Amino acid sequence: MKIAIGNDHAGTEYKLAIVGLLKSMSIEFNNYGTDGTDSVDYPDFVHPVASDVEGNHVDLGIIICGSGNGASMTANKHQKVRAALCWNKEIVSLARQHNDANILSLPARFISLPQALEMVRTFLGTDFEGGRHERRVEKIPCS
Ligand SMILES: O=C(CO)[C@H](O)[C@H](O)[C@H](O)COP(=O)(O)O
Repeated sequence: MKIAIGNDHAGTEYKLAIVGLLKSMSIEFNNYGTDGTDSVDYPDFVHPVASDVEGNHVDLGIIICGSGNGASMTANKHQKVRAALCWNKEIVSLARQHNDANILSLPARFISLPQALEMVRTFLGTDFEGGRHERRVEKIPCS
């Protein structure tokens, strides 16, 4: 499995912890996020993640900003991206099982670090259920 990860200044602390988690799980990743805390613009760090996912260069993406909204709005402009803004592990499970979410958007200023790490573990460890959900997911893109 390979992951792309991106974040703005609001997500740096969580991104660094998630990178540590990925390393401990021997999961390869592309880090497109800022590693600093100087103010930056989230689209600059999210579009590369979405492009990686869209181009099948990675299996899944993780994006982090303060509220998770700017990051998910940016990622979802990419046709093949289904970025899910999640705030607990149950929502993450459903995003994978029902929506085949291929990017997890984390709101760093509204969840704890242990919660964020648990949500990442859930995201990476949960499969799409298919069946009736496949038909619905296929109807998401607009031409
Ligand atoms: O874009 C966002 C909101 O959807 C992100 O949460 C940003 O991280 C946030 O806007 C950054 O805010 P700041 O006041 O510039 O630190």
